Order: sequence, then structure tokens, then C-alpha cells
Amino acid sequence: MIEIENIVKTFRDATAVDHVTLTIEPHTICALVGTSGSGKTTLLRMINRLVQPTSGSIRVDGQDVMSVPAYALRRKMGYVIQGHGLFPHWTIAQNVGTVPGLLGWDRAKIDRRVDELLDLFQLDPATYRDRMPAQLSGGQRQRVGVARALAAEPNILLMDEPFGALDPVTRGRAQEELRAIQARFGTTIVLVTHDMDEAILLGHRIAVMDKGRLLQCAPPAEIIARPATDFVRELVGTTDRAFRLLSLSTIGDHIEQGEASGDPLDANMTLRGAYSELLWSGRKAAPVVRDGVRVGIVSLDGLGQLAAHP
Ligand SMILES: Nc1ncnc2c1ncn2[C@@H]1O[C@H](COP(=O)(O)OP(=O)(O)OP(=O)(O)O)[C@@H](O)[C@H]1O
Repeated sequence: MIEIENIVKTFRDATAVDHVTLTIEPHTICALVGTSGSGKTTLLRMINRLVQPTSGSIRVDGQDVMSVPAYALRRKMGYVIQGHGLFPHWTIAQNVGTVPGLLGWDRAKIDRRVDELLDLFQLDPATYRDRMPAQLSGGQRQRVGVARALAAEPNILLMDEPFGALDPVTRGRAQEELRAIQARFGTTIVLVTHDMDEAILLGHRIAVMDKGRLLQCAPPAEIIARPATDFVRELVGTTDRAFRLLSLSTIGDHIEQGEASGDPLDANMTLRGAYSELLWSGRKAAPVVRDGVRVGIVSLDGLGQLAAHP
């Protein structure tokens, strides 16, 4: 658990983070969103002591971060930045093995871990472990950056715009990978992002910042349905909010009974995806299958009700 209490950071006369109190539960993703300059990066960097707070406290699993040597803290927490931050003159394997090496793991254990992580991120170890960062695409480098941060099995991962520079397709894949890895290892993740769609997709909770202050911290559905201020409402975007609400759950969570014909939709599809499919195929309803077995239907009427202001 990360407990941020009344934290303040002032640079000369400017307050970058202004009395923020925020608790991040273990095994969850907290997405920090806000406009440029709202203090997200500064807040993130106070968690691993890259930035020294002016006042307030941060506890990680009950321990004040100021009581732990900064190097020990940073080895315990993964940190990923935009543009990956890989060492350019080290191979991919050396980059991924950095923290395990610092922690004194033996060679064979490091090698196994590096190969396991490269596999996990769909980078064939035989092909990639001895390459240099410059011999990878931007998307591959970014995935190596995430693999490196996970190398020593940290239970906390701090991520600052990790996918900001990727094209939409690569970005979508990287987001899915991160979601799967988080679900598998239960890592607690603090993710700074400009992108509300990314925050809604990945965040169990979304923390909205403006001018150094925390305006609201709540699950995505609540941020969409009950924004605490006009700024939060504007950030969520009023034109898209019905679709954003539909993107939060799958058809499998809202199976209807009835008859429908045509190609079936998979129960794991989001409600938003189903809505789009129904409009596109000109149908009022479609059968739903789970593991190939028909379990019910999804209808435009049903989706319309689910998209309405709760
Ligand atoms: N080292 C520094 N010295 C002086 N001012 C700083 C420093 N770091 C950040 N700031 C200021 O603190 C404020 C918050 O910056 P921060 O980088 O935390 O915002 P952000 O929300 O992460 O922005 P972005 O999304 O653009 O990265 C800004 O006004 C910035 O200019």
C-alpha cells in the first residue's frame, strides 16, 4: 500500500504539488491524470525519492520512504519513463538484468529471468537478448523498458507516460500486456498519463490533478458519472462519456435473454465494441457466445439503458 499524506513540493516560489493526500491500495493500478504541469510527475517521483518532498509524508507498506536509503527504495520499485531510458551501450539482456545484478543475483538466475521477461513481452530471447537498444523499434524498446522495471519482481511499479510515444496499435498491445502482467503478478502500479482513455482502460482508480491539487480519486465509472468539478468533467469529455461508460464492462457481465440471429459476439467483448458491431451490421441484437457456447443475446435497447447516466 502507498499512503501519501498531505504532501507538498515547492520549487522556489512555485508549488508543484499542493497538499495531496492519496492512498493506493495494493495490487491495483492508480492512473494519475491531469493537464501538463499539474504536478503528476513530481508526485510520482516523490514516491521513489527522485524528488524530495517539501513537507508531508509517504509510506510504502507502512514504512516512511524517507527512512529508507534512496538506492534501496529504487531497487524495490520499478520505474518506467517515456522514451524507455535504456542504457544505449548495453545489450538488451544487460539492460533487463540491471537491477537483479545490483541485488547480487547469480548469473544463471539473472539469465533465466531475462529470458522469461523477454518471452513475456513477445521478444524472442534468442533474437533479442544480445541486440543493442538502437537495433530495436521504438515499441520494442519501450517494452524492454517495462521488462527491465519488472526484472527484480518489484511489488510496485511507477510509470510516467510509458506508452506516450507509441502508435495507436502498438500502444493498444502494450496496454493489454501491462494489464495481463498486472493481473498475473498483482503489481501495484502508479501510472502517469495524459490520455483519459488509457486511464479508463487501465486504472482501477483514477486520480485527477490540477495545479498541484488532487481534485478527485475514484473508480473510472464514478469519475465519468459523477465528476467532482467542472475541470474533471471537461477532462473526461462530455461528448464521449456514454461510450466511455460502455467501454468499462463486457457483454458477458450483462447477458440478456431472447432471440437473435447472425454472427455471434464473444462474451469478452466490451459493451462499446458490441454497440459498434450492432450498428455496423445493422442489427438490433446479436447472439453471445462464451467458449463457443451460446449464453444469450446483447441488444441495442439493453446497451442504450446501460449507457445512460447512472
Ligand atoms: N526541477 C524543477 N524545478 C523547478 N520547477 C519544476 C521542476 N520540476 C517541475 N517543476 C514545475 O512543477 C510543476 C509541475 O511539473 P510536473 O512535471 O510535475 O507536471 P506534470 O503534470 O507531470 O506535467 P507533464 O504532463 O507536462 O509532464 C510545473 O509547473 C513545472 O514547471
